[in-house]
Amino acid sequence: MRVVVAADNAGALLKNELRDLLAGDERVSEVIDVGVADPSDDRAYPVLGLAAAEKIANGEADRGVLVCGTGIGVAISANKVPGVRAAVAHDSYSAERSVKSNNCQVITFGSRVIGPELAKKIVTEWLGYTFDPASASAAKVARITEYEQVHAAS
Ligand SMILES: O=C(CO)[C@H](O)COP(=O)(O)O
Repeated sequence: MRVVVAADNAGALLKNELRDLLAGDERVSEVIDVGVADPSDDRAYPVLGLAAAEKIANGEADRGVLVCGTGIGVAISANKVPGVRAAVAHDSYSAERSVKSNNCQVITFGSRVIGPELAKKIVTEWLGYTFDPASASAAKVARITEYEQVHAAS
């Protein structure tokens, strides 16, 4: 599994911790860090959230872990990229359902909301979840994709 990570300055330190965790996980074949490297880089969260989501949309990455102050800004940004589904998940159940119900490729965290140890536990669990395309959830997700395709900018 190839995982892209990104954060704004508020999330950079947590993102770096999660990047290092992912790099040491045998289920992860590659970690792509699109920045920011540290809190001195003040590029805004949409720049990073969109850049990471585009890596998924163009097939360079399978999953994404994004961080900002709340997790909300990077989630909104990533969800603007066609084909990408992102969710803020600060608890285990939401993280699990974001994959199993919603086929989200992206999980986001707020560094001002969650501590690093809980975020690392959730990411470790999240790597193990997969979406079942034969599940009852599949048609619901397909409805979102259909809307996206019908309304795609030409
Ligand atoms: O949390 C953020 C966006 O959701 C970001 O880290 C801070 O954004 P701001 O409150 O607009 O500065």
